[in-house]
Amino acid sequence: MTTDVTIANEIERTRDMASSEVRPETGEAPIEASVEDLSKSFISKRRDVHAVRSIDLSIRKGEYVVVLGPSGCGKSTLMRCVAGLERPTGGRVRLHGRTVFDQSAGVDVKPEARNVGMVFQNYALWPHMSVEANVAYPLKRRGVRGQERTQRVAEVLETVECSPLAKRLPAELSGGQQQRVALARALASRPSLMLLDEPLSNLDALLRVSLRSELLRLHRELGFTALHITHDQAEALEMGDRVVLMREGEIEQSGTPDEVYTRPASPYAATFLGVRNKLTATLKNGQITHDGGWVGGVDDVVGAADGSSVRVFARPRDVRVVPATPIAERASHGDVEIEGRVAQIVLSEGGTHQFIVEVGETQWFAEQGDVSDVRLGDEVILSVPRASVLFYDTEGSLLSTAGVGAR
Ligand SMILES: Nc1ncnc2c1ncn2[C@@H]1O[C@H](COP(=O)(O)OP(=O)(O)OP(=O)(O)O)[C@@H](O)[C@H]1O
Repeated sequence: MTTDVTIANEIERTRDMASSEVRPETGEAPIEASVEDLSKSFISKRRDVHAVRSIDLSIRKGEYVVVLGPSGCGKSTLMRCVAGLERPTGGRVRLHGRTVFDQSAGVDVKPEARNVGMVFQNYALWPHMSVEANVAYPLKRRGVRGQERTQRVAEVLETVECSPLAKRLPAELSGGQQQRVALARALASRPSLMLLDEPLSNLDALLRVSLRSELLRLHRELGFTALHITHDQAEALEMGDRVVLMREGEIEQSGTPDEVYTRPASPYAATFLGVRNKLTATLKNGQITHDGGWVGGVDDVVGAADGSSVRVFARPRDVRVVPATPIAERASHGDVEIEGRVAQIVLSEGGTHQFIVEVGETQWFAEQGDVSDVRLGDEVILSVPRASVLFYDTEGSLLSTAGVGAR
């Protein structure tokens, strides 16, 4: 009992501190959560696994931040350190204007006193409790009693459209319903930060898409701050105000979905975001050539020295396959052009044609509605709008071409 009251007081005090925080002159929302120089290592089979390496990340009040990355890159560990479920090896965590973890100062606030709501991939509902008892339990732990508790449970079940399910057990619900109840349980104590660990990954494809918009609706209506992790790039791009791409325990790129999608900062980011076509070429006297031919339509690759190697990337949807007529007969649209030979044409779902084109030793993919005048075995030109082509130097830094915009 004493513990519950202490927690409730702690939460109130934290709320006061957060609300009294002065907004910066820029008018931007205050920082709701931040990690500084955060690291976490595990000892596994007598060797150090650096799951999170010296990460800095700040999330503004009301912002929906999605951390994206492949399995094992450290997403869950980062989230668990914020929640207090994992003790970081070094660094600091601040929530709602208060330090909740500081390795050097010896601060480590318990998870239940951090005022965060958590939702996990496997729902983690208590199987022996009804839906309403599941949702009521965290409130009970925080000292919310009687009529107020009943009312808050009813309200939050209404918000996630699960009121008719209140008396059922979790086993009597579908996966989507269970995840809504898990959301309701996390939202019931009105946390200012929601931590969502792959919340949609256990659901089938259709349900996943509908729950994405449902989650965004709740975010708009309730105004919470969110840190959501996923390995699904479509989910991240659709849901995030900001997308943070992780690689081997570090942040590879952070930006709006549009920035991350159109200007992936490295070949790793591009590959993870579906940029499938790749070519290694050489820049010589302003011309780009590769072992199988040339890359036309690029006058200047800013930042690459003459004689250096450049990597050329493009998405299949941006590539158009056209007959290889002599340059003089082709209308110039300022596109980047690459020579190739058609190796395969496949009709895909929705009437799109998938082309596989041999470009030197490598294969490029193109998707387009029609096959125009192109047949199997034809010599062709792959034509890509200049703004859609990505050039990287040998170090993996994004370069820009003249007219495409600064680096
Ligand atoms: N308790 C642990 N003991 C030892 N190693 C761990 C532990 N937890 C995580 N790791 C390791 O830390 C690294 C990061 O794991 P983490 O679960 O954070 O990755 P993730 O990006 O969330 O992956 P996934 O998407 O598969 O959940 C991995 O190499 C993992 O094996």
